[in-house]
Amino acid sequence: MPDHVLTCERLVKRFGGITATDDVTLRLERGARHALIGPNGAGKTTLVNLLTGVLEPTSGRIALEGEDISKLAPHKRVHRGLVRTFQINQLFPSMTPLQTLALVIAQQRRQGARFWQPLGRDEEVVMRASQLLEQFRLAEVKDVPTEHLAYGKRRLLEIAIALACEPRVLLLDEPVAGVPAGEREDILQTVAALPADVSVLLIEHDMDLVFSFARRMTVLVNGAVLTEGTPDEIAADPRVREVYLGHGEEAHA
Ligand SMILES: Nc1ncnc2c1ncn2[C@@H]1O[C@H](COP(=O)(O)OP(=O)(O)OP(=O)(O)O)[C@@H](O)[C@H]1O
Repeated sequence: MPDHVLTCERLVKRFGGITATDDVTLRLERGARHALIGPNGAGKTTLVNLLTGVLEPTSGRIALEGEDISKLAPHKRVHRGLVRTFQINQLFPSMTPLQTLALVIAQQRRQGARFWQPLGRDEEVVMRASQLLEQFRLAEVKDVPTEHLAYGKRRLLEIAIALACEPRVLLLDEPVAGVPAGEREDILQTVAALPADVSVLLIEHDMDLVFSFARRMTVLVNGAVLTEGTPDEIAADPRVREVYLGHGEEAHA
């Protein structure tokens, strides 16, 4: 029996007459490298919003480590270890990567209330922040305000912040979207080197990243699961090719 860390069972989300999530069952194995793909409007964003608690499902159930989290507030899901990559525009633009990571780590370790202490005094916090800065190739820019970082570096910081929350499950939301070609390699390599004990669900349009990263894939179309399988199975599935070609997007050769 596979060991599932995150499951959603028969999830439905309706907006008036539109069924954005249509009876979706998805099971993420421990240590997963699982990609969620689908053409525009397939319902990927809605599904992520249901998993993170931003949206409430019309029906169905979400469980983390076997515990029902369907009714849990978003921040409580984060505390339980279900973390989505942070959106950079939610950051304080004048804060540096070091300050930002130190703040998140301190908060995570329940020291956030001691806001009057200079950031980074705590040695453990600084050590963890330094590790993350190295891991995400941000050491050189650790003291540069976020607003002055190259876009690729900001996207790396988003993932570093998510990891600073010590996730069991990481929802990696389009990490290379909008990143210029010259800055993509760093992201591909750091994503490939994410800790093995963190289970990852990657939501992505970039087929190169999806096929190099994922060991399992789920294809969403019109809110419903079209199919699930290994990358080879998905690449060989004529229904998947038709969906992508039919939408004018590039199918994986
Ligand atoms: N708040 C909302 N109210 C009404 N309809 C919505 C709402 N959110 C999403 N939808 C509809 O649900 C469907 C799925 O949308 P969703 O954004 O989840 O797709 P997606 O796969 O993330 O697309 P994209 O890749 O373009 O972001 C679409 O038909 C969309 O118009």
